[in-house]
Amino acid sequence: MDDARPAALKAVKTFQAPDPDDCRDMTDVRQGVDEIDRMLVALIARRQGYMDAAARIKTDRNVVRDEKRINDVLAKVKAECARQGLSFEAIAEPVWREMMERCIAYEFEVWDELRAPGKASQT
Ligand SMILES: O=C(O)C(=O)C[C@]1(C(=O)O)C=C[C@@H](O)C=C1
Repeated sequence: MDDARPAALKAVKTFQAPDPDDCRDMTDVRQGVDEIDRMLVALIARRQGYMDAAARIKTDRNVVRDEKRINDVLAKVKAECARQGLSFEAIAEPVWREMMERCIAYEFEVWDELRAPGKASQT
């Protein structure tokens, strides 16, 4: 059957590995961790796609880094952590801060590449 869903959605749809509470040995644990990592790669690849879109859409290089939006993202992640039982301070905040820094660096690279001299369509 043709499955037209985006890779990220397909990746997170079903868990094959045992639930954490049902793990009996490290093989079970690592099966679960490897599965989660594949899902995270699919999700972060999709997030990266939005950085490509942002680099295309933002006409002013000075707004690639947006401190107000960074704080907004962190506040929303903090609220989601409370709902889903993930530690914001110990795990999510440092991970998201680093991810956003990497995303910003990536967005700058794409922004510059899109507008490099000799590129066909300038915005
Ligand atoms: O929301 C934006 O403006 C983005 O480009 C995305 C993003 C992010 O990684 O979430 C990246 C750069 C900005 O500084 C803020 C947020």
